[in-house]
Amino acid sequence: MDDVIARLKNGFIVSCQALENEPLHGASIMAAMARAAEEGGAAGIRANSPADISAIKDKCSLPVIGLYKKHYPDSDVYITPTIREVSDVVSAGADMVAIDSTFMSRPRNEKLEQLIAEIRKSFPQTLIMADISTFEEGVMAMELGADVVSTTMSGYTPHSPQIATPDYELVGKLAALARVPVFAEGRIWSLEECLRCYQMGAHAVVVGTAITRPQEIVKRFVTNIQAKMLES
Ligand SMILES: CC(=O)N[C@H](C=O)[C@@H](O)[C@H](O)[C@H](O)COP(=O)(O)O
Repeated sequence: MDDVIARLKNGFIVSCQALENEPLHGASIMAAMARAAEEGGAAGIRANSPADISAIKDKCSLPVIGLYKKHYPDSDVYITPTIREVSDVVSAGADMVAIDSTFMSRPRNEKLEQLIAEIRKSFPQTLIMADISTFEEGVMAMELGADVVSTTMSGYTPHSPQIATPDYELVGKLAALARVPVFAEGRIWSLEECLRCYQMGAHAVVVGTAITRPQEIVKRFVTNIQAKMLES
């Protein structure tokens, strides 16, 4: 298990995700994305849904951080919210499972502590990545025994800073605790931003949209071009 975390040290992880409403949705397309990431030297892949995870594991030899986005009517938590989705992610072959570890209330009011205990009992070989949005959530996840924490949810909970840039401060504060490896994730678009995350102490950096969501990449070009045109 620790081998995977060691392999990811100073690594660059590519998140290959396309939901049903996105143009690149489909397991074979995400597997091709993962292959491309591997060819480019990525250290790991982050992927959503059992279908995508298993297609990626077939075509790519990198460690996979798996998650399963699911919405329940009684909760805003959607990243691998219950043991059912964890089980599907593990069965699909993920090396690590990413779970929402924010203070938002969970389906059936379950506590994060219970979910982590259940994962440890049922899937002792699976690493746990805690997707958090604040320093306090990161500390709680560390105390509950998560193997790594990732800043994934910063900016996506009502109680976290709503900023347009990566949350460098959060990466730095959590990494300074030197308790578990901290992954920087969310709104990282450039090499400079990526390098700054490592400087802040990130064990690894995860980039998704800037590489694998072409519609968002195109939108960024077009919006900036139009803004420049208006100026001149
Ligand atoms: C908040 C949330 O649901 N984040 C998701 C988590 O898996 C993904 O949609 C992101 O693409 C991923 O975190 C990578 O971030 P970015 O795409 O900004 O590089």
